[in-house]
Amino acid sequence: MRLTVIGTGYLGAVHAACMADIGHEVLGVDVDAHRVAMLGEGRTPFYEPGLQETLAQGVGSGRLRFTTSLREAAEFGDVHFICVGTPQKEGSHAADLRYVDAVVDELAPHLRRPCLIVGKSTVPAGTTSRLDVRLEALAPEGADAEVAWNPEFLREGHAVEDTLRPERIVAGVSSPRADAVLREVYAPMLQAGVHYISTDPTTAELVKVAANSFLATKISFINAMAEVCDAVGADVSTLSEALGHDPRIGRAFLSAGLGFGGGCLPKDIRAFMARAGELGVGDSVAFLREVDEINGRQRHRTVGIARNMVGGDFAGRRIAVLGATFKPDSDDVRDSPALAVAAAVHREGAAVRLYDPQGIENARSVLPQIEYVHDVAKACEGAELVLHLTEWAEFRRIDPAVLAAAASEPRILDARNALDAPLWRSAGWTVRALGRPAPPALPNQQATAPVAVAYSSELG
Ligand SMILES: NC(=O)c1ccc[n+]([C@@H]2O[C@H](COP(=O)([O-])OP(=O)(O)OC[C@H]3O[C@@H](n4cnc5c(N)ncnc54)[C@H](O)[C@@H]3O)[C@@H](O)[C@H]2O)c1
Ligand SMILES: O=c1ccn([C@@H]2O[C@H](COP(=O)(O)OP(=O)(O)O[C@H]3O[C@H](CO)[C@@H](O)[C@H](O)[C@H]3O)[C@@H](O)[C@H]2O)c(=O)[nH]1
Repeated sequence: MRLTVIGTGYLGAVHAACMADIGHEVLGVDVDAHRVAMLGEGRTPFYEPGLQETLAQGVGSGRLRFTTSLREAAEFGDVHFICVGTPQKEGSHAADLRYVDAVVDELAPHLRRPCLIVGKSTVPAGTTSRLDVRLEALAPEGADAEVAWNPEFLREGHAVEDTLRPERIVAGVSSPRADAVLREVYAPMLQAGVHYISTDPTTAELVKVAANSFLATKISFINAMAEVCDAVGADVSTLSEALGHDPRIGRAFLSAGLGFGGGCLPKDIRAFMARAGELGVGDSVAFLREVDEINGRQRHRTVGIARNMVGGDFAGRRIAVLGATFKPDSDDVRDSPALAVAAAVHREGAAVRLYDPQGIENARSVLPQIEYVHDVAKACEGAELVLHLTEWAEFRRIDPAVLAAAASEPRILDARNALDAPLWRSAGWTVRALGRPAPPALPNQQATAPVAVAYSSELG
């Protein structure tokens, strides 16, 4: 089939490359000419494991091309996937749909033959119906176009695998024809036994925001438990493990720590609250406000514990930060909890040196005030405290004995509960984590008491 993928960011570039991989002819479209040029040469504009190979293969095969022209896209495609951003509106929590609307407005007048426009971006419930009206008004007669919604569930860092082998495909369609087209697009996945759920577009839109709301809720639940663990001296990691063995609960998304960030969960739960408010059911999802607040509080708790570890004041302290991205295996720093903490520590007067395996370039563009270095040892040289803020595998492989020699004080706060604390302690490190009791202080050591920190949106 001839597909276009409009918007070639973290979602669209992967979707385009994977659709070519399963045999479709694909035209990727973006307003960013630099990005289009890079992709056209088979080079990825961001870090995503496996994407480089898949993209290069697609481009090399001739099945995958890129353009900036929506007119060319309209002439080429049987199916047009919308993958543009739906960020949080400035000054409000609602989703900003201007990019989605612009795609329909620009594409529609050029449509000359039957086609299906399929939204993949995350949008508020009701968007498809609204776009259908827009399309009807703008498309020339004979275009015979309609809109469907097919939300995407890929995770950054696993995006290629998630796209090629999804757990489910949700097709929000208004006609048997649209359903047949989507079944044809995803035929290889359906043959492999992937669940295909065909429903109306509004339900499909809602599945996506409900899924992200549930995931965010799980994370904030376990982080709330971590706060309780800190207060009572219990261990949240053991708690997660024990809860997770109950199949009704499950272990996934119960890793306590610095909380969720990125270009999806934070904005999606806020947009959902805003949309529910418009629909008159704001109270039904009011719990998401608490989910958001618990999440923001973990950034403050981390800063508070870190401050406590250096004696109550960051001024003039040398702090090493490991991790800038919102999660490992991605270079994405959108709403990154790690960067929010690094920025706060710097604001309080510390000299911050940060290392991240893939995120330095993006981090520097949003937080140029701190120092960036290209390896762990350099970041920790002379540090009085190390903050482990993103759980890259590389950090788990660190030899704490070697690093102890570089640091001026072997003290580490593992805000992702991902390091082997006994190993680090045996190498002479003082280790703190969120929701895990510190071992009893030796007579000459100052204990790091749990800190109560008021929530404000400053770190959000
Ligand atoms: N990032 C993810 O892992 C992921 C997963 C599932 C769903 N989503 C959803 O997918 C959507 C896109 O997210 P993203 O992370 O890829 O965003 P992104 O910012 O990385 O990419 C958006 C791209 O769209 C392009 N664009 C904007 N207006 C355009 C237009 N009129 N025509 C063509 N291109 C245009 C931008 O230049 C950019 O390259 C969002 O709704 C997001 O919530 C993202
Ligand atoms: O137990 C956990 C799991 C995750 N996180 C954090 O949660 C955030 C989001 O992680 P993840 O969901 O893995 O990353 P995303 O790539 O943002 O993926 C989410 O958002 C996408 C965009 O909507 C969806 O497609 C995915 O299904 C959904 O998982 C990150 O900051 C993680 O560090 C935790 O703190 N604890």
